[in-house]
Parts: sequence; C-alpha cells; structure tokens
Amino acid sequence: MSAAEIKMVRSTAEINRENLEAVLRGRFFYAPAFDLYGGVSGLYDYGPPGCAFQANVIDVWRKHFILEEDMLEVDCTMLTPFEVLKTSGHVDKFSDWMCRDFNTGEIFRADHLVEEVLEARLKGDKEARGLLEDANASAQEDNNKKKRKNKVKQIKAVKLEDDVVKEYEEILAKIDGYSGEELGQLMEKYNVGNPVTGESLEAPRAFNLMFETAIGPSGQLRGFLRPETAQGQFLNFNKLLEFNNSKTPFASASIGKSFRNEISPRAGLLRVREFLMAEIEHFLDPEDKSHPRFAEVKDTKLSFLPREVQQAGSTEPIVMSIGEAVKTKLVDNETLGYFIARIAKFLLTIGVDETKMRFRQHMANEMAHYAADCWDGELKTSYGWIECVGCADRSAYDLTVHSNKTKQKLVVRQKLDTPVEVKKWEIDLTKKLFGPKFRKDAPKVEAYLLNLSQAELKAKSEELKANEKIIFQVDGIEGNLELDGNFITIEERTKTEHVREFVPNVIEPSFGIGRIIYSVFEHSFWNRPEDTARSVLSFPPLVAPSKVLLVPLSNHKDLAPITAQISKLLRAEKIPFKVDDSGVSIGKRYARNDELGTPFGITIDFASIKDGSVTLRERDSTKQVRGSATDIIGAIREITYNGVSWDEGTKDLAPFVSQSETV
Ligand SMILES: Nc1ncnc2c1ncn2[C@@H]1O[C@H](COP(=O)(O)OP(=O)(O)OP(=O)(O)O)[C@@H](O)[C@H]1O
Repeated sequence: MSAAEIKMVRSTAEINRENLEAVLRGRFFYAPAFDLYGGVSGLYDYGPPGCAFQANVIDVWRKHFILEEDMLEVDCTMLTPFEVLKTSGHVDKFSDWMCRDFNTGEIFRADHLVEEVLEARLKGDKEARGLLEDANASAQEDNNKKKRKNKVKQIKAVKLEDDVVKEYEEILAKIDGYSGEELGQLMEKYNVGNPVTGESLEAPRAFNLMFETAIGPSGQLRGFLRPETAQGQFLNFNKLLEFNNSKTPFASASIGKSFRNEISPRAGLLRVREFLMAEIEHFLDPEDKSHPRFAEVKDTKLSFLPREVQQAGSTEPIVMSIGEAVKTKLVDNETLGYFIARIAKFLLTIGVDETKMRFRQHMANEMAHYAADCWDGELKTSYGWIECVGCADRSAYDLTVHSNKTKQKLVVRQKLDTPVEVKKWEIDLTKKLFGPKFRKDAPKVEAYLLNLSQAELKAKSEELKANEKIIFQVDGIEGNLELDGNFITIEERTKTEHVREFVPNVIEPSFGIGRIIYSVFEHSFWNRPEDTARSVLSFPPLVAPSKVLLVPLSNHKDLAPITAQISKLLRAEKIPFKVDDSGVSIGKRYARNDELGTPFGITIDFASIKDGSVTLRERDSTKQVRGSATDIIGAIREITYNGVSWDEGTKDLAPFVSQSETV
C-alpha cells in the first residue's frame, strides 16, 4: 500500500479502543498507577515507550516554540501558597459541578452526565429510526402480525420526537457553557439521573478542583498543588521583562506537572489528576496585537467552529485560512491567530490527523470573564472531540490582580519619541503627620495610598470632597482608617510624559501533553487489512519512541559481530534503537515492533557477512531496500530528523525483494 492509502485506512477506520488499549498496556506505554494496590483513578505511570514518546514530543515542542520564537523558559515550583491562588481567582472559581446519588454514594460531574445521557438517547434514537425503517420495509413479508407489532412497539419506546432530537442537539452543542443552576434545570427537565439505576440525583454543586495542602510543619501556611503553570510565569514577570532588556512583546514558557482533583476521571489519559502541561504566556502591548511573523502563517487553512455556529446548535465547522479568520475578526487579533496556526503545525508534526483537528471558539458564558477571545484546539478521538490545547487572550487580568494585591507594579515602560501631555490623578502626603498618627504602621499606610490606581484616586478625591475625609482599610492593620485634607491632597494634574506605562496583555497557548499523546496514539493506530490481527502504530519517525529495530536473521554466532558493529554506528549517530536477537520468526519480531511504532527495521543476514550490506524495512508500507550499513543509517537519519520522505531518502539504495512478513 502507498503512504496515502495507509493514511486513508488510518483516518477512516473506526478505532477499536479495546484493541488499542490492549496494545498500549501490553507494550507498557502506560499503566494505571499503584495497580498492585488496586489503583487510584486518574493516576497513571508511563513505561519505557511512553516515556520516550513523551520526551520526543516535548523536544519537538521546545524546538517548535521556545527555540523558534526565542521564548524565555522558566521552571517554577508546583507548591503554591493560598494567597496567590486566591488572588488569581482559583480558590473561588476553579471548580466543576458535581452531583451525588444519595442512595449509592456515587458522584457524577454534572455537565458530563447530561452529555453522556443525551448522547446515549440520541444514539438509541438513531438506531431505532433505522430499525423502524427496516421493520416497515419487511412488513409485507412478515406474516406474524403480533410479532411485528411488538417489535415496532419496542423500537418506538427508544425513538425520540423530532423536536426533542433538535433540543438535545442544541444542548450538546452548548454543553461547555452551562452554569450549575442551568445544569440542574436540564437534569430535571430531561429526567437525567443515575445512568444505571435511573434514580434522581442531588442538585449540582461547585467542587473546587485544587489539591490543598499545608506548607511547613506548623500547618499555618495553606497551599495548593498548582492547577496550571501560568501563575509562576506571571509572578516572575518583572524579572523576565528585565531579562528581555525591558522590551515587549516577549513570551515565557514552562513545561511541568499540574494537578486537578477531577470529579470522575474515566477517560484514560484524557482526564487525569496529575498531568504534564506546556504553557506559553506571550506578553504584548494591548494597543498593538499585530504579529511580525503573521504573514508566514496567514495561508494556513484550518477548521473553525465559531461561537455563533455552536449557538445555533450546529457542529459543522468552517474551513478558512487563518489570514481570512483574522481579517474578518472571527479570530480577535493577529497574535492569537499566529499562535493558532503554530499550534496546528505542531500537532501535525507530531502525528495528529488533519481531518481530526478543529479549533472551537469558546461561547460567551464559557469564557473567563476577563478573556477577550478563546479558542480550543480540539482533537477527535473515540471519546468525541477533546480539548487538547487552549488558546486564550487573557487580557491584562492576571498581572493586574497580582499587582493590585501585592502593590508591586507589573508594567512595561516605553520611552516615547514625542512627549505627550496627559491628565493624571496624584496624591500628596503630609508625611510628618503620618508618624505621630499611625506610629509603626505609618509606612504601610503610606505605601497603600501611594499605590492607589487612577480609578481609586479619582473615587477617593470625590469622597474627600463630599465628606472632608476618606475611610479605608489596609491589609495587616485592623479596623477602618480615616484621613482628612490635612494629611492628603488628591488632584488631577496635567503632566508631560516621556514614558508610556502599560500593563501588557497576555495570549496564552496551554497544552495538555497527555491528552495530545493519547490522541496521537488513536490517530496512528490501524490494523493491516491483509491480517487484521496485526496492529501498527504509525508514529512519525521524529517522535517514535525508538527509531530502529536491529534484527539478526538468526542467532547464529557469525551474525553477532555485525550486529555489534551496526549498534556502534547507530550509537555514534545518537539514533535510538533496539536489538531483537530472540529466536522467534522475523515476521513476529517485526509485528512486535509495529506495535511499538518503530519506523525502521535493519535486518542482518548471511550476505551481510560477505559484503557488509543490510536490509532496511519501512514499518507502514513494509517496503525494503538494501545497502551498506553506513548508507542505510544515513537514510534513517535524513528521514527521521530532516523531514525527508522514504522515497527520496532511499532513492540511491537497491530495492529488495521482501522477505516473508508471515508471523
Ligand atoms: N484533567 C486533565 N487531564 C489531562 N489534561 C488536562 C486535564 N485538564 C486540563 N488538561 C489539559 O490542559 C489544557 C489547559 O487546561 P484548561 O484549564 O484550559 O482545561 P479545561 O478547560 O479545564 O479542560 P476541561 O474542560 O476538559 O476540564 C487543556 O487543553 C488540556 O489539554
């Protein structure tokens, strides 16, 4: 089969998840953690091929984003104090909706439950409609009237009314955007309860997803395991800006574990409680969201699922270039568009199937209140369309809240070519009166007043005018404080400014590496049509865990020196390989490696002893060529690391009549 034909088989075949999971667990890509103790849901360990695959994906990510865009990588601590996550909004808002079954004690995530139940009903309806058609068609031939009547009655019981089907479809298209109350109403209206017993459940209530802990032995300092890497990047903003010679735009990046206490993690690697994230925070001028390299990606064609389409209850994507999407304002700005296109390129490089990738815009009620626009990179799997990369314009939210809380400026200062006149609120303190009034607290009060924002100064000036005093509170000082016009003056003054000061906005592409990896597993998996028991994982050579299987035809002692010699050559080239000199048939050894996704096999036979030549086998097509070990290794290197095609990379090697692939 040609490469295109194989791709078609992979793209169109319905994935047999059981079969895939048997291969992935059998070859120890990953396994449930602590399984000797019965396991803990949502926690997994990666085995050797899983680790190698993940390391290769991360390596591509680092080159594709950090090196290509000259990003500033940071590695921040995972333990985060309460105060940081309180300020960021996670303590109050980072939750999902859960509902409990009082009788069985089971706990469900409300939106997922509604989704699963409605989907199952729609599936039943679809089957029933098909069966009804068949039953009607065979009605004439069916002599047993009673039997026929019963059959139709049974089918009609699962068939839904047309308008109910429409309502279900509309709800499913908007499922990510409902509040807890709305989910409760849907559950009541459509009678959604425990899917096994049918019993009704308690109303949805918010469950915070962060794992809480105490830092230090006193138990006084509350903390959490971080639910994302982003906060560490925001808190280091000033240092990163200085490192970047005070220039924007620039991006920071971080790769590390995050933790979320998911309500019911049931979709394998797709929803886990500890996972690897790779996140970028691109800091830019809110008044200029253009991107200098946008022209390079503008013709990239992508599938978009805009907000309005979902709102209308449809899941039909629109295909257009990212240039067009930004021009028509479907995507808010160039930088957001640039990253969407780069995300797509990355996903395709590591083996995502283009026909199973789309970008879905968040609906208004799904988006964080501060976000200007947000698109999810979704991949189609046997679990449905799954968000694997979030790409949001987070505006100036995070830097602003941390700055307000800590009273530290998190801003960019830009020298102006021509000075500008600006009106600014300013506060003057009669400092000599502060000491006697506030004693040791005087510096805290002064710092508080000097750090008031423009809006706060304006409000305080109005308060002072109306009441001849201001009342305020300062963190760490008990009770209300009061000051009159003897202590402070607040005025709006006209100033000539030579420097512009602004809080940068942030565009954040956020990757869940485990979800992406699992999706690539599904997109790469197929069975050979000529022998469906043989499974293959067609990873791109660049990310395949091992690149070469080295197989001596038999374990005859004369073949051992050549195996050692080729191993040495491969090691010198830093090409990951494995030797399989087990006595089993060559076909069986290839089959084992097809399941590991190893793209190349080098076979050493008795002719190799005479002339030093070896055979190179390609995993997907099973094509073989023959040449010297050096030429064959050269071809492997070019195909694996330099993006050369098989035909191009092996054009100078002799075709080889295939050895038996029979297992
Ligand atoms: N429980 C999880 N297991 C694995 N990956 C996850 C999990 N939660 C989030 N991710 C990954 O982290 C990325 C960024 O997280 P984000 O907060 O945007 O996800 P989310 O919207 O909370 O996801 P979901 O709605 O599916 O729970 C996601 O695109 C996804 O790839």
